[in-house]
Amino acid sequence: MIAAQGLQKLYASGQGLKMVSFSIRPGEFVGILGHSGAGKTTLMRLLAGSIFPTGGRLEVLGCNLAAARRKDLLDMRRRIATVYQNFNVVPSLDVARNVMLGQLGRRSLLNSARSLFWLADQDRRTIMELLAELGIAEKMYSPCQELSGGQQQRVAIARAVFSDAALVLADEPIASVDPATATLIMEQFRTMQQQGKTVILNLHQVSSAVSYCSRLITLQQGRIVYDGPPDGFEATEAYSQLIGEGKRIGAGCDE
Ligand SMILES: Nc1ncnc2c1ncn2[C@@H]1O[C@H](COP(=O)(O)OP(=O)(O)OP(=O)(O)O)[C@@H](O)[C@H]1O
Repeated sequence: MIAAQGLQKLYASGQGLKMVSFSIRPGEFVGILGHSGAGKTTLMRLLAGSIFPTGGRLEVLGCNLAAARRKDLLDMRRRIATVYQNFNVVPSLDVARNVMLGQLGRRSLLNSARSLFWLADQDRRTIMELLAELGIAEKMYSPCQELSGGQQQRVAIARAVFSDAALVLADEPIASVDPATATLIMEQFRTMQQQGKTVILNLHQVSSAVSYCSRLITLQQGRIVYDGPPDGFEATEAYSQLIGEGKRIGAGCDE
């Protein structure tokens, strides 16, 4: 599913991601942890194919990013659902249509265009159920611009669930929501994993990562300092450093 070998993404500042190697199998639920500036977003953007390595090798869904043709990249991106901190919803479209966008590019062009105007009964039912699970069913036909940040984040999650993507990437998906909403969202990621999707989240909330993820990768100054199961993570040096630094700089750890 994903293989990184000596993967490097260095910015002009010399910061970024430095020689990381790992592989991720289909169906894993991975939490990427690390202090602010550790390289988490850089790694997520590399995995999404929105930036390219400056060294090493990265293969995502069978696509070698260093040598990919445009068509291969587009195919790869079509199989990935992304959830970003800024929600990436279309403000003027209603919630149902924003969720439908998750299927854009996965259906024929005609079908995609038609479904943005007219929701088929099956799609309508599925979207309604999803929104109900996320506690925003009553917003189904409201334009996204009328939703709060937390509600927009739930729309972005619903779109990822609805997308049928093989790989789900989320950059701090629970950074700006209340604890109850965070639980709803993390439960949805768990459901996605149970459906066979590979889920990779960049998180500041260490306890959520430990509770939900099947594997944790911790970055420090662009390098991996822990890669393993959540069991036992709290006894490691990587954990102590994460929590200690989190408290000192208030980086949003929830411990
Ligand atoms: N476009 C860029 N140009 C130059 N340096 C960058 C760029 N993007 C990130 N960096 C630097 O690379 C390092 C890693 O940044 P990155 O955004 O990946 O960290 P992060 O772990 O996601 O941080 P945060 O938790 O604060 O979002 C940081 O030192 C950052 O300043």
